[in-house]
Amino acid sequence: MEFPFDVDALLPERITVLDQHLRPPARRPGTTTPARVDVQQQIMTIVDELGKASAKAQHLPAPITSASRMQSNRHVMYVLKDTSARPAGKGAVIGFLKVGYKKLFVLDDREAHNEVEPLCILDFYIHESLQRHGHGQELFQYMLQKERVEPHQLAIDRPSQKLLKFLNKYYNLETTVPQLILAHLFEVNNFVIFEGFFAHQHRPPAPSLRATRHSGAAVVDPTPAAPARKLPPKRAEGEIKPYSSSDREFLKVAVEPPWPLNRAPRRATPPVHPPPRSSSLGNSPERGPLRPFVPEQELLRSLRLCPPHPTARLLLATDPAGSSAQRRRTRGTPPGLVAQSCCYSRHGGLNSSSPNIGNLEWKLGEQETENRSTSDEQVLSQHGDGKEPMHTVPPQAQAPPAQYWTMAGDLFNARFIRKLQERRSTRPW
Ligand SMILES: CC(=O)SCCNC(=O)CCNC(=O)[C@H](O)C(C)(C)COP(=O)(O)OP(=O)(O)OC[C@H]1O[C@@H](n2cnc3c(N)ncnc32)[C@H](O)[C@@H]1OP(=O)(O)O
Repeated sequence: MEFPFDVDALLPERITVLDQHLRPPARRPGTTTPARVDVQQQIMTIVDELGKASAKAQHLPAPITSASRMQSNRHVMYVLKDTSARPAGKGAVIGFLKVGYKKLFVLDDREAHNEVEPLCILDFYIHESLQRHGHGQELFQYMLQKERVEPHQLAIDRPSQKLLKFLNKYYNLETTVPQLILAHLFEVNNFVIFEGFFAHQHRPPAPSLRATRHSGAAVVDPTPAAPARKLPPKRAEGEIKPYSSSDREFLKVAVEPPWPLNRAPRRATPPVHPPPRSSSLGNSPERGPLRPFVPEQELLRSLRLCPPHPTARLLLATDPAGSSAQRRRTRGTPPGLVAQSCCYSRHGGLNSSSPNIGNLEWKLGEQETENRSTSDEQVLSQHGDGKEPMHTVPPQAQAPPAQYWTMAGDLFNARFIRKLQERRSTRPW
């Protein structure tokens, strides 16, 4: 891959390590130094072009590697240049490997949930004309040494078939740890882990691993590698985020029905050669067109619009106090999943649906305070000019009429997911 500037001079070593600062590497003595701003720009150009080429090779709709994404994430990029003689040229780049630590929520072989933060293979690309020449392995091996990590300790973000073959060939990685479909609202990831991943989970963390990797400097750290570690205690509640989301999440566009309605049949035993799987959620890591998955906000929207589950109708019919009891329970609960009663009326009338089973606004990571005012219970009118969307409704409002089709599905999901949350020892963010 060639560039209009001198790659050979810009990247003095065969493999250059770039971090989020995209700093120009130290230059060889005697080389002319272009202005620093130019150098940075050139590095950004290389990163952008490599990202585009990788996306094209993987048939991704948009690059997952770019200078701006590098700058906004703590990822590390290993860039391999062509050192073969090019008397008239300006050097070339062969490919790159991007890695980074990610918090993941994965199942072990006993189906126990594990919060871990392994080093992940995020993007990997060797120029088409040079694939199967051993360059990928050279780059990968270099990264393993630099990061002091064993191949089986890595998590791989939606590996391609080529990469799976590569990992199998060089590192004997074949058997993935089966990750059952646990997908629900806020747990999505696309990472594949292999047998042996959990072998070192309980070793003490090696803090220097993170400290040294960003500089790209060859700092010797005597601590044995333990890249995948149990997470520290929960951090402060904050922004709502998909938990184990992959870098590729932003590529997903379409909406999938909410869990458990989207559940795939569970396999009793893993296949001998299991297909690439998602590590905790139902997203397949297979290549080709990315399987559409639902971003959080879109799912919330779809929940508001989905018809009620039949079971929910039954529940509501047989348990008239259920909805208010549910609301009381929700209000009295500790931080976690929070339902806000908001009724979305298709007919514009306040009585078109019960606020008690109203449109549930999920909030993860927020404490619901006891003193929340009843003005939380609101109706969004879709009728008329739509300019007075919010009305306060008393909590003891009417029983659900027949046309409450946007609501009961939510309640059902709310109860189901809430139960799930209660049983879990961890929270998905
Ligand atoms: C998390 C992710 O990044 S997933 C995306 C991975 N990237 C891609 O799929 C982009 C396109 N592919 C590539 O860029 C490269 O093929 C890479 C990065 C996967 C491997 O780099 P290479 O330089 O080709 O690897 P290297 O030459 O060291 O090893 C070759 C081995 O890789 C695997 N491999 C590479 N290309 C192919 C291919 N077209 N078909 C099947 N296996 C392949 C094989 O195991 C191959 O061994 P073999 O030739 O004996 O069958």
